[in-house]
Amino acid sequence: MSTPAPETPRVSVIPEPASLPPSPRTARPSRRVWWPSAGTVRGGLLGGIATASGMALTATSGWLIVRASERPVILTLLTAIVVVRAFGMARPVFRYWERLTSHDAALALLAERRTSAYEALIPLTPARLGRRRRSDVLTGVVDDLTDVVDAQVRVTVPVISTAVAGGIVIALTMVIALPVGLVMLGLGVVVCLISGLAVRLESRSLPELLAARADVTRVSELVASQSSELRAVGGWATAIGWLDDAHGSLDRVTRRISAGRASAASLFLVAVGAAVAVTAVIAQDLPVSAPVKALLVLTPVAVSEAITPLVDAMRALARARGSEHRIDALLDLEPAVADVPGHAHDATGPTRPGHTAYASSDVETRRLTASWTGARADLTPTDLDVPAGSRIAITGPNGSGKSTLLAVLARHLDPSGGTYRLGGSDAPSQPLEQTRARIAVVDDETHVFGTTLRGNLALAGPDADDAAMESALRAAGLGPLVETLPDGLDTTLGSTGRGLSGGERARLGIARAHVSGRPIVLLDEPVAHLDPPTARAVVEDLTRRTAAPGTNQGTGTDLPGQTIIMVTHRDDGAELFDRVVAVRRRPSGTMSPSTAHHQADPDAQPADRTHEPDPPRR
Ligand SMILES: Nc1ncnc2c1ncn2[C@@H]1O[C@H](COP(=O)(O)OP(=O)(O)OP(=O)(O)O)[C@@H](O)[C@H]1O
Repeated sequence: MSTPAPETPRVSVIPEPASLPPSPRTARPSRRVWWPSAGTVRGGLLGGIATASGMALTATSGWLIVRASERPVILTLLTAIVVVRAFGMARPVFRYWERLTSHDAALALLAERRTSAYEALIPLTPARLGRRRRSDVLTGVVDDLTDVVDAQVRVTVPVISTAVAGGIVIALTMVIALPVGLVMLGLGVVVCLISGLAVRLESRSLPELLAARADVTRVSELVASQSSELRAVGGWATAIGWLDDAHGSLDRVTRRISAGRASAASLFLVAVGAAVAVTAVIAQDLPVSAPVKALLVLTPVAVSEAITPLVDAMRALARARGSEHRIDALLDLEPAVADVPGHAHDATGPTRPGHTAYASSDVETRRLTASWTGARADLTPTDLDVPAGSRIAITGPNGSGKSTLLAVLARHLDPSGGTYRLGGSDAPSQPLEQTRARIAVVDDETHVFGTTLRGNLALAGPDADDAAMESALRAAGLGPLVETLPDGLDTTLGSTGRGLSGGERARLGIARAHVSGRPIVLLDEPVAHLDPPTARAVVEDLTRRTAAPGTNQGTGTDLPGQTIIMVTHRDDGAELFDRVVAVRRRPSGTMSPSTAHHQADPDAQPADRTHEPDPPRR
């Protein structure tokens, strides 16, 4: 790296984002959580028949009892008994059918929404997810999607069912006695108003409830994890006070929400009671028989069966709306990297780059800057020359932008200014996949998947054969380990299989980078958590010059090997790299231009105190 030149023209013009949250992505159709799918409509109709059967059961039972008291011919009663029984049997049968249909539809929708949510999340990773842990983001998205899809079963289906059954009841009562039909219509309107009120109450309190719950979790975790320190500094009473406050807030919000829900449920019952009373008064003067009067008076009571699930439905609706809002806010973020417009995504996954990719993998940046949020420069103008096949260490204090530099090189974050050329071409104007296919990234937390060693490596190199995998493992210093594994590459790793030590995990990450066959490997403190001797051994294995795949280094082609660019905080082992590039902050807190020196030069000063030009390129 060198002192920045005055002003260099940009090859790609990337506007400086103003601030997060960025503008919404392309117009994603906003959907209403309750909007029914075909399967949900079918479920709702079946539910409507089940609910109507239940209502008919109550009403015809009333008719039957009163008619029986008049001692009619037994055949009349037998016919009525059969009808009552038919309604009694129809209700559970249709309810079961409704559950099968609506849950089928909901599960299909859940699978579809999860797939599209994951697809939308991928371009946002890692830049737009901030410092949140990926697993937390994923858990939150999965929970919110479950709530949203739940709305189909818990909101849409009961509402359709109630509407269908209510419509049938209103129509029939209007035919039998118009005034009672109008009472039922009035009851329907009142139920709609109470439902609207219930949703409003629930929606207003829900964010508070979630915040209060999150607060209780946060404070509990903090107190539990820091209990020894809190005791040591005499802060235990204060900590208990925090817990009391958090629980007190949760208690208050929960009580308020419960009061709202209870009020809505009571209002439904009051409305039904009023409808029964009015119907009873009206029925007295109707020119119909006593059994029919009983049937009419019992109808509003039967309707309460359809209304009761609405309290739960309104609660689920408010919850699903909040969840949908959170999902939209996340998935509508503008990705931090722009792909070439119209570039088709290759669904076949990572491919092994050929020899020519090794020859043309020089990295060159000029006045490269980047910002995660648009609010400030997280990488100040940086000039960097990394000839293909060289091994570079990047050092510097915390927060000086080392990881940000790697993120730009890996195209996880677009530069906000300057140029980044890869193999002589302007990288930001190349298709994303093309650039990423040439770069492997290893960070300080190599994840071990709960599958075989082969499966763990195949993620990075799906077309690598056993020989390539074993050679990658040996190059990463895992040769001795593999020899002790009973099933070799077929040994299961992860929590259910053989555990790996910190050093072995770091080496597995490096083996993945080797097996990917990608010409450039970016490593972000891969040995941060290892003891010094192990860390040194891992770095020694990493920096041992590796040949491009298929070449015979020294005797075959003169293609360069893998380019290694590694962020590290360790001073020891600098001689293992061709160069150490230092970045530093100015005392004011803004970053200074990056500097570098050639470690091979015995007169070189410490990296972060020089502004020497880069050594000539090979
Ligand atoms: N994913 C991210 N989202 C938002 N800001 C980020 C993200 N990653 C880094 N930053 C910010 O960018 C700035 C530079 O951080 P960066 O991680 O690049 O520094 P670093 O030199 O690698 O630090 P360290 O040595 O602590 O790893 C910091 O202010 C940091 O908060």
